[in-house]
Order: sequence, then C-alpha cells, then structure tokens
Amino acid sequence: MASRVTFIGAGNMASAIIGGMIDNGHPATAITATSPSDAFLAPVHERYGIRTNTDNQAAVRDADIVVLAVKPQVMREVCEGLRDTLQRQRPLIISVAAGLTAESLQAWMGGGLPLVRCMPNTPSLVGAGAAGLYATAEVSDEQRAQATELLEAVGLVEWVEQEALLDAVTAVSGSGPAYFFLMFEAMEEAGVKLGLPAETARRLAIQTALGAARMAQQSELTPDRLKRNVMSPGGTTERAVEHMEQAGLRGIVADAMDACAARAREMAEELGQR
Ligand SMILES: NC(=O)C1=CN([C@@H]2O[C@H](COP(=O)(O)OP(=O)(O)OC[C@H]3O[C@@H](n4cnc5c(N)ncnc54)[C@H](O)[C@@H]3O)[C@@H](O)[C@H]2O)C=CC1
Ligand SMILES: O=C(O)[C@@H]1CCC=N1
Repeated sequence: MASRVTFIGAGNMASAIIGGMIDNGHPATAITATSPSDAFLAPVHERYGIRTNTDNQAAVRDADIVVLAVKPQVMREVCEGLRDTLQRQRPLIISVAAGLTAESLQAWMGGGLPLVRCMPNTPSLVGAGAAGLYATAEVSDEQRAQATELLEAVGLVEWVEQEALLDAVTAVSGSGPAYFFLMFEAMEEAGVKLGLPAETARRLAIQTALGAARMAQQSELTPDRLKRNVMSPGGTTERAVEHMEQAGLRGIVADAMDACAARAREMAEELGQR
C-alpha cells in the first residue's frame, strides 16, 4: 500500500513535491495537505485531487510521513501544536524549512522522532530540483529510502552525513538558482549594450545555460575540459574567460557562498531561540 503522506503547508514547495509524487503514480487519496485557510487549499485540491484539511492535528493522525512545509517563522507554533499527536503516531518527519536545526525541531515536537532535514530548491517546481538531505539517528534505512523516493519525484537527491553540511548545500543549490538568474540578467544587459534586443539576448542566454547544463550532466568530461573545448586558442572565448578570471570571478563566488552559509548558521540561531 502507498505510504500516507501529509504536508503541513500547501505553498510553493509542498505543491511542487505533491505534483512530482502524483506524476510518479502516488495515489492522490494517500496525500493530504493542510493550511489555516481553505482559500490556500483549493488550488492543490483542484489541481491534484488530494485530500485537504484546515486542522493540522487531524491531518497527521493517520500519516506515515509528515512533511513540514511552512515558513521557518511559523514552524515553532506548528510543531508545538502537533507535538502530542506526533509523539503518539511517530511518523517519519521531513522538514524542508531553511535554517531550522534538527535540535530545535525535535525540542518543539517533544524529541526522539525520526526526522529528515531537507534543503530543496525552487526548480523543484519544474521537476528539475536539487535537494540535500540529512537524517537524524532515529531514521531507519526504510525511512531514508522513503525520503529519497519522495524528493526524487522532483529532482536530484544528495544525502549528507553531517547536519552542518546542509549550510553548504544551501550555498550551492538552495540559493544557487538565484545566482544563475543573476547571470541571466547580467548577460541580457551586456547583450543589449552590444546591440541585441533584450528578449533575444535573454532567450539566447537562458538556452545557452540549459545547453551547458545538459552537456555537463551528460558528458564524461570535467567542466574545465568542456570549457577548454569552447576556447579556441587566440579566439573569442579565451579573451572573455581570461577577463573573468582576472576580474576575480572565482573569489566573488567563493565569498558569496561563504556569506550564504554564514547567514544559514545565523538564521538557525535566531529562529531556534524564538
Ligand atoms: N523558496 C525557496 O527557494 C525555498 C524554500 N524552502 C523552505 O520551504 C518552506 C516553505 O516555503 P514556500 O513553500 O516557499 O512557502 P509558501 O509561503 O509558499 O507556503 C507556506 C504554506 O504554509 C501555510 N501555512 C502557514 N501557516 C500554517 C499553519 N499554521 N499550518 C499549516 N499551514 C500553514 C500557508 O498557507 C502556505 O500554504 C519554507 O520553510 C522555506 O524555508 C526551502 C528551500 C528553498
Ligand atoms: O533565501 C532563503 O533564505 C531560502 C533558503 C534557500 C533558498 N531560499
């Protein structure tokens, strides 16, 4: 029988994962989503035919897996409200919230529960997500496999064995989509300066990124080798890449990702103390 999965929260992340599960054949009747208001639940009910509920406690009562998909700022209230039911039911819990440690979540839910922390990203919305997962000691091998299956419905899954590494995952893939969107903006602006219409420059930049990503994914060659294959000696790419290296692009990326991981650690402290 398919596992019964309850999503607490029915926003972007929950909808993305629910959509992927349905596409993979998970029965809609085994999925429930909650939200304080019916207005937020109507879209997921109409689109996927899943069960919905405005009562979090009632919705987790028969669940094998509970996915916590609310904003970090409301997580404490949500976890404390579910504490007694979760302690009785003991489902696998998967939190997709940024910057909330297993220690804080366990404390709010009464402790000792099988908990997976997950850092997904927004391309999950189009089935091309990348997620980092970390399991607490209470999680069984079977539950790990269940969490993998659930997140693989919307993309790539990578497990990390130390919780602190989720901050590094946040810096690479959680926040990463924004770095590439910034690159698209920069390439569009530069393309316009060189005389292209904005829409043309944007479409070319986006398709180029898609092509480069597909090549890097499908090829046996390293990104460095693939880069060198574009760089004809004395040619145009060499000139551009040399410029980026001399201007310190690698250092900028490293500093930005350091700042990102540091902010994740800061948020964990701020939110854990609330
Ligand atoms: N947006 C992003 O790039 C990423 C987001 N995340 C995490 O995913 C989580 C969810 O984010 P989104 O889906 O973007 O947020 P969202 O705002 O789209 O969805 C949150 C949902 O929670 C519901 N909600 C609020 N209070 C509730 C309560 N007391 N009980 C039940 N439901 C309640 C809201 O009605 C809404 O449906 C956050 O914790 C965020 O940190 C993680 C990685 C990336
Ligand atoms: O910017 C943030 O805080 C969240 C976490 C990863 C992506 N968005």
